Parts: sequence; structure tokens; C-alpha cells
Amino acid sequence: MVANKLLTLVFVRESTRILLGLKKRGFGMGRWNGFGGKVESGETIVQAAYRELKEESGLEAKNLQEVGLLKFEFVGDPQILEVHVFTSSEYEGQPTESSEMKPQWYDIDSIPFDKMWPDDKWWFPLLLKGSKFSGYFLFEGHDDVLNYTLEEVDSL
Ligand SMILES: Nc1nc(SCCc2ccccc2)c2[nH]cnc2n1
Repeated sequence: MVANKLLTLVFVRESTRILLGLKKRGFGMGRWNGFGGKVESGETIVQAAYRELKEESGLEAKNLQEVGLLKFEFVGDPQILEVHVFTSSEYEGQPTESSEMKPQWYDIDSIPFDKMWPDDKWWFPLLLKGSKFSGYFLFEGHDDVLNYTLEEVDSL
């Protein structure tokens, strides 16, 4: 059994808009996404979520809530990405460009799905309506989802 790679993904949400970041390099470069990254040894998943948001956006979240668990498998790659998705509605600071991400507010009615990971269009509506969700996506390359499962859950 290959150990999953633990990752975090944080979306800061206001009533009518959500903060996304344009990934400037590395995995997912050129796509708008939430803020996140690897869980380092010696920190919890939640601590990693706070840390990565601060590092990548300049924002200090005050109330992270875990809302989703997503697993991504890529054909030919034994490592499965296990992404813990969080939202925050209270934060301090101003969105600040980092080496990794260029932040921008998007109205929740005009999310740029064509410039995001292809799976997002399926689970983002669940995030926006406040559901908790769990999903698995099998990718071939970074653009094609071969199959997926996605369900709303009562608890993660
Ligand atoms: N939205 C979304 N995000 C990711 S990776 C998120 C976790 C991450 C990884 C590396 C740096 C920062 C954040 C995805 N992978 C496959 N589909 C996907 N959809």
C-alpha cells in the first residue's frame, strides 16, 4: 500500500466572492486554485492548512473548517494525492502575491472553471452551498478525468 501524499487546499469565502490563486510554478501551474500544499512531518493537517494559506496568500485564517476530502490518482503514478479541503470566512491581512500564487477575488457566479483543474466543476458547487463532500478522481495526465466518484457526506 503506497502511503498517500497529504495535501491541503484552502478557500477563503465572503458572501458573494471567493479568493483563488493563480499557481505560478510547479504542480498545477497556470491554473486557478485554492491555497495549499504539502503537510510537513511534525505538523497536523490543520496546522499545514493555516501555514500554507499564510505563506501563499498572506492571509491568516481565523476559522478554518474542513469541508472536503478528495483523492486524486494519476494513471502510471503509484502515489495517490489525499487533499483535505478547508474553507474560511474570517481572516486577517490582505491578499498578497507570493512566489507560488497570484491571488484574485472571483464572484461565486463567475468561477473560471476553464482555467482550473477539470474536477473542480463537479465538487465546487458542493463547497459553495456549504456541503461536506468526499470524492475520488482518476486522471490520465493532468487534463483528463477517466472516472470519478463524489458524494455529499454528513461528516468527514
Ligand atoms: N483543485 C484541485 N487541486 C488539486 S491539487 C491541490 C493541492 C495542492 C497541491 C500542490 C500545491 C498546492 C495545492 C488537484 N489535483 C487534481 N485535481 C485537483 N483539483
